[in-house]
Amino acid sequence: MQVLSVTSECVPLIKTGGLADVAGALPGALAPFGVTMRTLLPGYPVVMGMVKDARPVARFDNCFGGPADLLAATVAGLDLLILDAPHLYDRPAGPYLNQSGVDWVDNPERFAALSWAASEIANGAIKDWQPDLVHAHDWQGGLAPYYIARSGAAGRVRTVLTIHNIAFQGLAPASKIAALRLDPADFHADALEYWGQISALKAGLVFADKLTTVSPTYAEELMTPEFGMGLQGVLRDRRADFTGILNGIDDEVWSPASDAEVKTYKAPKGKGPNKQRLREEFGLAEAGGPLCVVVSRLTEQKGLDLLLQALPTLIGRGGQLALLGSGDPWLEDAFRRAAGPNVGIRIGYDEALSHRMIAGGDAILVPSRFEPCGLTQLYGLRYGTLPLVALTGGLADTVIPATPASIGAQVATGVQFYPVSAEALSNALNKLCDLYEQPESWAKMQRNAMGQAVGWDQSAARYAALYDSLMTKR
Ligand SMILES: Nc1ncnc2c1ncn2[C@@H]1O[C@H](COP(=O)(O)OP(=O)(O)O[C@H]2O[C@H](CO)[C@@H](O)[C@H](O)[C@H]2O)[C@@H](O)[C@H]1O
Repeated sequence: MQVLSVTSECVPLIKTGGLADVAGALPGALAPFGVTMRTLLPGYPVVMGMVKDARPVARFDNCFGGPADLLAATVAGLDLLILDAPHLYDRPAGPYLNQSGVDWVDNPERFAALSWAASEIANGAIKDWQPDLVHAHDWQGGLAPYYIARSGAAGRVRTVLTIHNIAFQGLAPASKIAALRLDPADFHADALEYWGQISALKAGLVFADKLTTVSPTYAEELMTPEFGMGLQGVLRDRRADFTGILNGIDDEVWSPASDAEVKTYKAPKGKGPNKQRLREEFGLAEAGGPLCVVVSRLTEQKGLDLLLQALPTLIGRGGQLALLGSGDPWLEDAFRRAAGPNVGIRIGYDEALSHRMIAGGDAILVPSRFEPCGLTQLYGLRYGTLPLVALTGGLADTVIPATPASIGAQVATGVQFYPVSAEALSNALNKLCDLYEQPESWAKMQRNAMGQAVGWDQSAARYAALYDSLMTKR
């Protein structure tokens, strides 16, 4: 089966968050299931810089305000299609934000173009290749199912949309209907309209054949007002076509037995030298409590403001924190101010350091207000770095909380807390410290964690089955 994946980021080319990891992993994970996946990506400067063997396979004379070439290339085993549209993507700074940290004003056009190119490919723009199915990710790919549904490929090329984060909905003013090549007749509440604006994400939710999100619990949560961010009704209407498929992690890149960034280990006790090195790297002294790590975007979603409030509990119990993150300026400043003898802070993005932190920490903290899946708790499990997580979304699906029964049954892998409040987090940190003071239980939990399957095998099988179900319906 030929599948075109449509994404605004993809490792190892461009990454701002977990979407890139998933988009980068899916082609390899699905190959054993007979799925050949090509990945359509915008030609940002960093992407163009990494591509060596690009060959043009199509040209669009009018791609939302200028000409564009579609280039085929291979990077790190990924079969890429790159939309080289300099008027849209040849810009400094990030994929979504300008140098001042503000959304590019033409983001609706920039990602409508990506989605439209997917539809053109579905309609035969490339001479010798056509997908059977287009798998779009998040709002940036949201219009692809719409353009396809309104084109000659409707019904022939099937579509799937995956929600990685419903907080971003791709809203645009209604005045852009023509500029975004949308049919004005579709601008109503049962299709593209969201409270007077165009929503690229809603377009995908309405027009894709199947919808997925990245964990079963988040799928259920998304159908409630608390988590659906206004789109819960649309998702409830599509309940029959909507499933949660848990993310995996690349268990070769994230393997304590072979990770080039760490002193490798196969059993929890091998973490010792990594912990020592991490303390040195963050300027932390010896301490009696657990060394907790955080690797995260610093945004409201991640609940790290709650950690700031609960931090005295951890430090009071002899614990320590090493945090790596970047994001909202107020949170960056607040963490900088929290730095001290037992609190090490790195503001920035550093892939290599994130590996050393996951290997060296005793525990990894993920106190998110909502978390579609979450990847860092999975890294933590694999490295015997016990996750302390909020009971929400994929965090609820991947961590087995420590109770006397679960410890006795040798299945406990971490600590969960609910509600997502500073007080509950503080209690959970106390519990973590209690567990840390019982080395036998702690070591058992580490072994359970390291034994948990967190790779892609099971989830790739579920995506493959979903694709297959659409093929047989054609
Ligand atoms: N400062 C930093 N330095 C180095 N690495 C950093 C970093 N900050 C973050 N990262 C890395 O970026 C990735 C973040 O992925 P997450 O899944 O944790 O959250 P994100 O909210 O970005 O993803 C969204 O999409 C993914 C994929 O579906 C869902 O798992 C998730 O719940 C959803 O919110 C991880 O690989 C992490 O290690």
